Amino acid sequence: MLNKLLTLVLVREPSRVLLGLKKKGFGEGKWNGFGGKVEPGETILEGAKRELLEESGVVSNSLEEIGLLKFEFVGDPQILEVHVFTSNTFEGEIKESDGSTRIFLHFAEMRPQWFYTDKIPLHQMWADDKYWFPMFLKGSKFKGYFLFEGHEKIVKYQLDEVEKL
Ligand SMILES: CSc1nc2ncnc(N)c2[nH]1
Repeated sequence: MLNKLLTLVLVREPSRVLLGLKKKGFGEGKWNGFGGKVEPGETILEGAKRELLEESGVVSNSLEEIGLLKFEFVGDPQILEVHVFTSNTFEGEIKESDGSTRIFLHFAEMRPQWFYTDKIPLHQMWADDKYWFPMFLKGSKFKGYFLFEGHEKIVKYQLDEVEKL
């Protein structure tokens, strides 16, 4: 089954992580990293960088891939293949994206906010994040598969820390 390629960027400093509150669409009301679909003709890395800029206003030239997550939803044959990146440097000013980002034809609508690593709002994030976020925070690489039923229930999952992706 052709997987749908998506990106997820977690910008972090030693004690805090930049997350965005999705104001519309898929994952609305959840805090999340920045990301979205990989467009035809761009690499996954280029897609990650573009989405970060569109959704948060910042540019990172040092994105490192640290995770690979595959999501399946009961009743939906499409598998979401999410490439997770982190960066500890960025340039530019963090800004809220709103309808004006529509010029990129992406309805980003994200409200960025820093969270201290001991105060990550896991209860207001996707249900899978509670499993792999601790691996991210301690600098591990990880590979996972999650089968969702609806948007909140995880039917089964597999998650492993890996040396390399
Ligand atoms: C569809 S399930 C899902 N979990 C997620 N966690 C973090 N960021 C996402 N975009 C996620 N999607």
